[in-house]
Amino acid sequence: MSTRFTRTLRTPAGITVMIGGVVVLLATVFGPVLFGEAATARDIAGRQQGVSLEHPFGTDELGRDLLARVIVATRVSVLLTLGATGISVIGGVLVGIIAAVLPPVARRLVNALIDILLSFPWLLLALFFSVIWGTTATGAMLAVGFAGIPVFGRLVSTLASSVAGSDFVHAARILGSSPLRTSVRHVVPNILPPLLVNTASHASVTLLSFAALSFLGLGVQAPEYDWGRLLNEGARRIYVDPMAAMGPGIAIVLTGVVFSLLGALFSEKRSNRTLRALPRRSRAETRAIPTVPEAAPVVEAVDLRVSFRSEDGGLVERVHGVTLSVAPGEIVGIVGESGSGKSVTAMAAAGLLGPDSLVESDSLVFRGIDMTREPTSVEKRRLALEQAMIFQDPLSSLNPSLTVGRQLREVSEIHGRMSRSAAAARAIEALTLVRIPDAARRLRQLPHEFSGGMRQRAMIAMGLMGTPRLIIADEPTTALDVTVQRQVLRALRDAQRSTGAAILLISHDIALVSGFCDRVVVMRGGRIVEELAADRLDDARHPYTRGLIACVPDMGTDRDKPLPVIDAEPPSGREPGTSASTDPTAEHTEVVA
Ligand SMILES: Nc1ncnc2c1ncn2[C@@H]1O[C@H](COP(=O)(O)OP(=O)(O)OP(=O)(O)O)[C@@H](O)[C@H]1O
Repeated sequence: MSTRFTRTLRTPAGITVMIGGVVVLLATVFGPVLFGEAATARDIAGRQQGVSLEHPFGTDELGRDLLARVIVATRVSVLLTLGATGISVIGGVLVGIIAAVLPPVARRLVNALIDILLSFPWLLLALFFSVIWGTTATGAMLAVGFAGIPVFGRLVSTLASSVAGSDFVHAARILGSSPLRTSVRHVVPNILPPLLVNTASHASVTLLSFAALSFLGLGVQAPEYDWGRLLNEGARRIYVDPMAAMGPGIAIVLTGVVFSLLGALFSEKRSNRTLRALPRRSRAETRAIPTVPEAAPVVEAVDLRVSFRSEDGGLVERVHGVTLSVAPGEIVGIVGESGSGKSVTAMAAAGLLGPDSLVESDSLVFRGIDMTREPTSVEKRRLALEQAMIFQDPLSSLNPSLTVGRQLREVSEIHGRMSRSAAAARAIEALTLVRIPDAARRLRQLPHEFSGGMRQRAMIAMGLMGTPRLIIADEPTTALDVTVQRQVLRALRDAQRSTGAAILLISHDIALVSGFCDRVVVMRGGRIVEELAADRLDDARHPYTRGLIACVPDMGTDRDKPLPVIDAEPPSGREPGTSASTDPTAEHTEVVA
């Protein structure tokens, strides 16, 4: 048990939950055994007695002890509550996850249906369902459970949509993870904390709903009884013997409070949660991965065009006919201002763009794999092992609910078909290579226990877990300070040297790119405006490239003068097949003082 969790248990809320939880549990398990007889023994002479030492809650109209009946009713009340809450949560998670992974139109339809159901008061829905399933205890459980599904459906769909946009989910997809696996392993663990908190609070509301249904005569029927029925019977004598109604009322309120406080404790416990790995595939399933001659380009795109669907349903072309080739082991930098198409070009070249994009080209090949068609399963596995991606934000690149070691091992275990221990040994090697000290201990930590630079180096290490031939680093140092930037770039270079992988480094910083890369590709408005060797930047001919270079201050820069400013970006979006209104390759770009 973690110290944080132990500390939480020592708070007033934790102590209340522990004591309350134990009392409710004991009453649920042993109540009917220990107090069953007292709860059913009739004493006509002692009927409707008030509070006394012998009967602390009094007796009912047949002389049965009310305290014993409240204790015995715990089992039915708690089991019905847990059953209905379970139905609401399981149903809601299924509906929410399905809604989150559906295509946009179907997703909107499911969300609209959830919204319509949510607009009905919850108890009204429960009453409606209880009419369908009948006025029995099981009917009430189904009614209350189904009425809660829209509540959890909306919660899960909203939470899942936000997690689904995270870099680590994109990374999982890049690694070839199926939608089901991505949901179970990456989405569900990250929506668990709010889900658990809401489950516990919802359990207390469910408890009250059962009390309400039974109170109205629509829930548990005689001879069975729960707290709601006891409340109903006691309410008739509330002015004479208040304890007859207050007894079951106290039980409902205290149990509800325990459920609510439990939610807060669950959220503390969340960071220790890990999921079971999916079964490893047998060795027999392993197929030889075809190799390609090392001299061939790692990736080669000819006349690459990328369009995205716009709001009005049309297509807008963002990358207009880029031709790019990266040789094995080569470090190529793509520079350009924001929105110039650097990331889209790199992602398209590696076949990593999502279904909202249309990628066209005369030819697009990654190490012999034709990326213009759907890759086969063997090719998908090769892509997962041979491509590595390092995103800009190191915090959102790693799954916050899984240890760093587990995330590193995943690549080798699932795609490399390695045993767990071999993958763990490799993970230690990879972390050591990117200069993270005490790697074995670090692998057991969660991403939030790493600094920003270490997280980025862990991402590089993750790329090393396969057999990377191309590492795409998209602004890997933008969110880091200068000293940490150096460490990350050094780790990237170490990774490149040890694996011989090519690197596509995307950046808006031409100084950083020229110092790190062999070749620099300058992009503007979705086109390549110039390509040159990194050590020959002085030979740049295009005014935009010269403008970018002029913007970088050096030791000789006159600090009294403002830095040069480049003209506003030319419009880069146009309908596919039409000509751009401004051609960024034309040499008309001015550098103004
Ligand atoms: N999924 C998408 N849907 C619609 N448009 C997109 C999508 N992804 C990128 N774009 C558009 O494509 C253009 C190029 O984007 P890209 O991310 O490649 O720019 P960038 O040069 O990498 O800029 P930055 O440095 O800001 O990331 C931008 O206008 C962007 O709005």
